[in-house]
Amino acid sequence: MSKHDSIAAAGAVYYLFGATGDLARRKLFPALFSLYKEGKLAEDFAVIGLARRPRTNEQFREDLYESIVEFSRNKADDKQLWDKFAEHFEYMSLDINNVDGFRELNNLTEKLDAKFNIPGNRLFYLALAPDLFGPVSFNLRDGGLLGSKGWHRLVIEKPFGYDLQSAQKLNEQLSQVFKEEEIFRIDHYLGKEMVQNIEVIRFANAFFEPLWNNKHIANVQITLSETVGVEERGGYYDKSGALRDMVQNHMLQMLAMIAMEPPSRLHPEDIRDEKVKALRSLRPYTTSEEINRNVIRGQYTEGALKSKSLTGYRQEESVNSESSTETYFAARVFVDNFRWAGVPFYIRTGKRLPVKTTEVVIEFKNVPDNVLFARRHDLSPNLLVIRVNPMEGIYIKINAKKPGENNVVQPVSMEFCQSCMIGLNTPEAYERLIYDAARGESTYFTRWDEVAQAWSFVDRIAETWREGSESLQFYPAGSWGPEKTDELLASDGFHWWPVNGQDEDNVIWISGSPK
Ligand SMILES: NC(=O)C1=CN([C@@H]2O[C@H](COP(=O)(O)OP(=O)(O)OC[C@H]3O[C@@H](n4cnc5c(N)ncnc54)[C@H](OP(=O)(O)O)[C@@H]3O)[C@@H](O)[C@H]2O)C=CC1
Ligand SMILES: O=C1O[C@H](COP(=O)(O)O)[C@@H](O)[C@H](O)[C@H]1O
Repeated sequence: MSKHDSIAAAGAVYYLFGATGDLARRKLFPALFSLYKEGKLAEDFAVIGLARRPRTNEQFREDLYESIVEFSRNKADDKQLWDKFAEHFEYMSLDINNVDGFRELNNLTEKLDAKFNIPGNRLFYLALAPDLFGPVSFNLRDGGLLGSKGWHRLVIEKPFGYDLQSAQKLNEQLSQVFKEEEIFRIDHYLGKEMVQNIEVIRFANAFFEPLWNNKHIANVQITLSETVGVEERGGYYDKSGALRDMVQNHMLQMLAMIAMEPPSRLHPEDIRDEKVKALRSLRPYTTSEEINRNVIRGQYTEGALKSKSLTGYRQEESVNSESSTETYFAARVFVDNFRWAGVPFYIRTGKRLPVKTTEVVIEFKNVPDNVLFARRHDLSPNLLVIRVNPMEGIYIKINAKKPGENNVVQPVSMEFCQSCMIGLNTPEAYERLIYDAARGESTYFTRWDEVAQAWSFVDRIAETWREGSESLQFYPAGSWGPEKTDELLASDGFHWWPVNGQDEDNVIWISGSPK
């Protein structure tokens, strides 16, 4: 058996709806190319790009090439390989609302099945606005595209609805055509290497597994910070805001992976069962008083980052000049179950913050204070930091004796910097997720009950905001968000740990520092 035979996904036709869009260009084309170059797509596949605007196959392949030159981690420097790859791509102009176009698409499919010896499998990737998900599904069915002898799967992008009600409606539409196990809801954070690593760090280490509870963990901090503003996405973002754009999906998914119970088997359904149980245990905030005490919403005003001046959110193009949409969200949330009772999870996300980073900090409780060292020294708590993005790795802070001094304790740290490893060109999230969908591996896709549970948590907050009893806090672009966010932790005796190892000056490194 060749290397290709052992790792390649089953042959299929990939229908890329939204093929002229931003996501296809920046993420999906490069992902398909890397999968091909690394042998994860064999020769029995075809990609049909679909959108309304006219394109010839040649123009489409040029777009493909440009996208790979600009965005791919793998270079298209082997002409022979490139030509072979590009040959699998065809373009068809199609309006989603026109069912006749889908019949024509069926004819093209049959032609490609025969050309590339494809066994009838179909993967429909909807890189489209969510209001088109229902119409596409119905027209796929009515146009005869689901009657083939192989499997068919639907991959859909976020946002999955605007609130629980719209998500339910969307789900009802999809489920008239596809079974739940055929629907792959993308949350691209679940495709990130270090998010997938959370399970391994938790369940494969005798160091951590016994300590992973309220007896030993003081608090958990999750930061998803971005330096970018809303850019040209104002039309979408101004209706969505940070709560719907980042918290309902990425943030709560990461929280669920940190908080969930160990699954009995490493089977997708068992893992997703545990995640949904964790989401169900989130303490619902039901009164505006609870929300105001535990939740902060902010919006950036003009400011500066690295000496570059930045406009405020309300001055961004395609944003309402009186918008009260939040570009920042922070909260103290509780997972009300036996494992986590009393442990605050502090979560924050925002645009126009000082650094781009995704990090999870687990702060452990100190040793009992009747122990000699805890009494005599101001001990720094032990930390486990899972660095997701852009640095990938694990950082651990512990206490040790200061060399040459008696009874003096010094924090020391150990770092595993995965992204510093030379030659390690790890797959991007979209590569993993497309590959998984093509193999029918659904662990890192969100199941309907998880999505619904996350919406019901988020909806309560959004409803209170709508009633207007909260105050929107403003923060200058380039700062760490509204000042009140620090008070959230200070009132519990904690503080945010600096991200990206920025507090490391007072720490002795046991192994290589990232600096
Ligand atoms: N861009 C990103 O980084 C991310 C995007 N997403 C999600 O992915 C989806 C796509 O986003 P993005 O690529 O940015 O959006 P774009 O607006 O860039 O692209 C939309 C695509 O849909 C096509 N389209 C629109 N209407 C129709 C129609 N009636 N019939 C056929 N095709 C149509 C457009 O082509 P044409 O005009 O030629 O018809 C275009 O190819 C959205 O749900 C978004 O929220 C999620 C995460 C990140
Ligand atoms: O889904 C989204 O994610 C991006 C951030 O993704 P990352 O992989 O770069 O961390 C965010 O900018 C965007 O607003 C949101 O829709």
